[in-house]
Amino acid sequence: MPSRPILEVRDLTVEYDTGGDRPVVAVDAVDLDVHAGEFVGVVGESGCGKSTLLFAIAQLLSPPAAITSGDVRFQGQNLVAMSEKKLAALRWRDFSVVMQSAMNALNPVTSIGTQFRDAIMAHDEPVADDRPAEVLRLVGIDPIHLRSYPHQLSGGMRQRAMIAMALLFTPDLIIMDEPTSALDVVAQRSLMVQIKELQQQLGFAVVFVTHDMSLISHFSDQLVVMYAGQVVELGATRAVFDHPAHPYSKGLLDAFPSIRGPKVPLIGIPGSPPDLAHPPSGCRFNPRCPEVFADCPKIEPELYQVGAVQARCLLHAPGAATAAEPVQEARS
Ligand SMILES: Nc1ncnc2c1ncn2[C@@H]1O[C@H](COP(=O)(O)OP(=O)(O)OP(=O)(O)O)[C@@H](O)[C@H]1O
Repeated sequence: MPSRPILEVRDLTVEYDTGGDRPVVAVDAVDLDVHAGEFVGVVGESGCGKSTLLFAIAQLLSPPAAITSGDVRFQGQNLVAMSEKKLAALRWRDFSVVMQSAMNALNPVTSIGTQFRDAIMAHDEPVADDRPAEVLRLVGIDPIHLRSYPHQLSGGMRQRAMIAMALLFTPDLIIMDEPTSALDVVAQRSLMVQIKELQQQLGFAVVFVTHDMSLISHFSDQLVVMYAGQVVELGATRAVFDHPAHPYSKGLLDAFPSIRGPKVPLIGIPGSPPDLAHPPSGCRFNPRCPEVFADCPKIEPELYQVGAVQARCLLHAPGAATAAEPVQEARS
């Protein structure tokens, strides 16, 4: 029997109250499971709610954003209902967060070593004196840089230093929001390879947000495709890449060059993601969908099981040509 996921996100909804007639619903009833040691990629265009989802999982949202419904269960404990004190004890020790820009996350006027020490001091957990040096070595940085200030390191080294900090307590889960996006392509790949090697060596799970499909294809086990605040496709990365079931996933895949495959013209997705205070009725992708049909603007699709993946598309609803049952019914 498969083990219980270490992270269970259920029906999670996050709204930004911007003072308009309706709130921006950036994450809308999202369900997500992450198992121990699993690498889960979350992809989608800019503005689809990926970062908001990660911040909500880590309980790092601040006004005007708020979780309006749902649970985030980490190792069986509901983080949404947890006090800030308890959360602070879990962060870094049991799960850590690595954000887009290490320059913003690291304190510019404190050495790397002092920042590592501060993170250790904030927890009761005993940590060996040489742990900061050890984690820096793990990410390929000479421990001499414990004395360096963030501006003395290259962009790639700063991101590595952040990952080293995230590893101080050997957490079970690391949440990463585009940690490689500020780097050049070569540094990006080398950091990704290193993250994957560390993950395999130390066994932590990763939730990794990116808009780069070609980057994630080589590294993630499971893929979550988000569109307009919703999960629109979900499944093993290979299965989604080989047989994308949602027209949006197909569009994302067609918009990125294959590194090794034959040269084919790149096709973008016309238009842009909707205003999440006023999303389109029915399927949210219908105004941009090349496969749109009469029901799409009228009926909100559920997630349907389509072979090995799940997709929120009426093409796969019961009675459609490629009929499938809604996932909720299939589970019961
Ligand atoms: N502080 C804010 N106030 C109001 N709306 C916000 C705020 N931050 C984000 N949003 C809205 O929430 C939605 C989701 O944004 P989010 O940053 O989570 O998307 P994303 O997929 O991570 O995009 P990116 O790849 O650009 O980071 C967007 O429509 C965005 O306009």
